[in-house]
Amino acid sequence: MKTFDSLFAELSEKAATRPEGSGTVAELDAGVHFIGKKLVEEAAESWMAAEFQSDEDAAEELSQLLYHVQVMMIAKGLSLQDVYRHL
Ligand SMILES: N=c1c2ncn([C@@H]3O[C@H](COP(=O)(O)OP(=O)(O)OP(=O)(O)O)[C@@H](O)[C@H]3O)c2ncn1[C@@H]1O[C@H](COP(=O)(O)O)[C@@H](O)[C@H]1O
Repeated sequence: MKTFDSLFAELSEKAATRPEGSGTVAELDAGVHFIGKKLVEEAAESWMAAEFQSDEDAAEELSQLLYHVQVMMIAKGLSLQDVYRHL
């Protein structure tokens, strides 16, 4: 099973090697404004799922939110440590 850290390593590798067909590469190329909209979209879907859907639905939406958080971090050149030091 993936963890937050292992997914970040995977996405960082994709950003560096830019494999064909990677959604992460496409999203990075679309830029911070696009990624920001995905973040807000997934945050809203997470809220709605938590309030009105099943726990499994909420977990899935939250996982997608975490993914887009990571894509934004990579787009901005932020490391895990850059974010963790604020926790
Ligand atoms: N965990 C995720 C992940 N979560 C969400 N997403 C993306 O976020 C979108 C959100 O899903 P929704 O169901 O909300 O879809 P949607 O809003 O209807 O979809 P779109 O119209 O926006 O595509 C998905 O379509 C994916 O593009 C993810 N894309 C990739 N990953 C992981 O990232 C890894 C690298 O992915 P690639 O870069 O594509 O190889 C994969 O192995 C996965 O583990």
